[in-house]
Amino acid sequence: HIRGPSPASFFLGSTLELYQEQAGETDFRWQRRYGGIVRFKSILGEDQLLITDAKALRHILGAPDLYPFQPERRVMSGFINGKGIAWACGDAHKRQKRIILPAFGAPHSETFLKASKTSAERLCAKWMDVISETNDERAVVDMYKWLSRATLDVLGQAAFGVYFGCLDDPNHILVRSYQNMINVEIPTRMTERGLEHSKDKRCMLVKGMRSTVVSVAKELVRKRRDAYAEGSMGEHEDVDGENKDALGLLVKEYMKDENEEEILAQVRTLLIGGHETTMHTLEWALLELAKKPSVQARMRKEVRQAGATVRGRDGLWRVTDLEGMAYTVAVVKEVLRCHCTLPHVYRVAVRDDVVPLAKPIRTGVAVATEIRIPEGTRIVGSIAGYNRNPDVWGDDADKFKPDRWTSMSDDEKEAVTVGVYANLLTFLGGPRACIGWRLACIFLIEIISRFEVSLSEKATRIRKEACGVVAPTVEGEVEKGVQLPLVISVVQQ
Ligand code: HEM
Repeated sequence: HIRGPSPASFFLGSTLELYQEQAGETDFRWQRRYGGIVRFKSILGEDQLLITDAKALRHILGAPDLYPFQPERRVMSGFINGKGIAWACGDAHKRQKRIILPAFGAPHSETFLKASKTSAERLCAKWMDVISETNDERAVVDMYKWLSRATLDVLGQAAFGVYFGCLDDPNHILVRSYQNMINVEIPTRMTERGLEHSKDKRCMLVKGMRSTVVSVAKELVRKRRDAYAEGSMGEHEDVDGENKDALGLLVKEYMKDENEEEILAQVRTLLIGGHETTMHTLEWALLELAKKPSVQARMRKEVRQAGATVRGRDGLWRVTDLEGMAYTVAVVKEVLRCHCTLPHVYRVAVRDDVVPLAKPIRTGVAVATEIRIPEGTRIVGSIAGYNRNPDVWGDDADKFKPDRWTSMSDDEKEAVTVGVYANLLTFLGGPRACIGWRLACIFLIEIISRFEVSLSEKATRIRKEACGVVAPTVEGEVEKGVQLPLVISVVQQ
């Protein structure tokens, strides 16, 4: 008796409404109308649930063995990223995560900061060049093209200890192979064999990108393995003399078990997973700021004050300096809340279960405080919907309002924690939560605090395109793919 929309078609149910509107729009509408659990028809009349209720999501995401990936989504993930951590399930997933997680923990934050600063400074220099070529103090740049390259460079340094140099070289093989991958919606519900043998244009594109990333991954592994075997770790050694970046941890493991397929899949997952998500989050952050000059001004004032303190000390920025910029951190959290680049996660119940609810729902004439989920039920966990759930964030949940974070009471801060960061679901929660959130947050602060941005004419027509991740396109120019032209001027720090 769970309520939900009437299907628009028997064959496709409500799937067009859910997946073809701009990202999140349907989720917000259904949530407002039906509550935290919505039943909708999928293909050929199959019942699925869209969930935005905090307690239900915590229950489901906390039990990945009971609610694993939907099989066809897992096939697709293996096709794109290989059989690495984002594909593995059960004990294999736990083992892979144990290997790699230490490289993304708090002790690595200073490394992430160094990598983020290097990339942000180079980006700044490049944009100064672009500005100096105009007769103005500003220029219109396509954020997508630049942020994609800056993000690849950060990932290279933070996870693999190498400088890719994508910002210096627009024709770098990684840059070329990633270009507009986002427009590739692979046909779902295909088998592994089907995808591998398919001549479909989109599958061919993914295979092209894959072979480039595999060749880059092989080279990274080979070089680090040689350095490790020769005992010449050089700059890759950390203070304990142990090499602990992600590549180092993976190579050490690989030297024990020689599982080439797995190590290449891990490297690919970090490159592809970390790149798309971080780059598009940066784009949404800058677009939001371009619309809100007063937020930018307040943030800049705080950054300048922090900069003065740092200069008066020893001139070296530390992560604690970033964390001390309360308003800037609040802006980052608000961006992550309002603009999650992965709006959904897809799971399936492998056994009958009873799921508790934070807020009771109406089921026909009754009210339910928990729901029974039969074995085989497919679930769409709505990250976008949870992040704007008024029961969690209040009646102004739809508003971009950084001050909600600075005015939060201690009780509110400690309330139900669903997500791994700031009670947001953007990086998910539970055993399958994102490992790269610290790196992403540090890079976000570095980029958004450096540039003054404003809207270009096209930026007033941006669409939130739902295509695997949420990417910006321009209304009327969707066929041109991802783009975000904004006006920039560089802020003197
Ligand atoms: C703003 C940026 C990012 C966002 C929004 C994001 C979001 C997510 C989400 C929602 C998941 C769960 C997906 C699922 O289970 O279906 C995930 C998993 C993952 N993310 Fe991120 N991510 C970001 C940045 C990064 C970075 C920078 C890295 C690494 C360099 C990374 C590595 C991973 C990995 C390895 C997983 C798989 C974890 C597991 O299955 O246990 N992510 N991410």
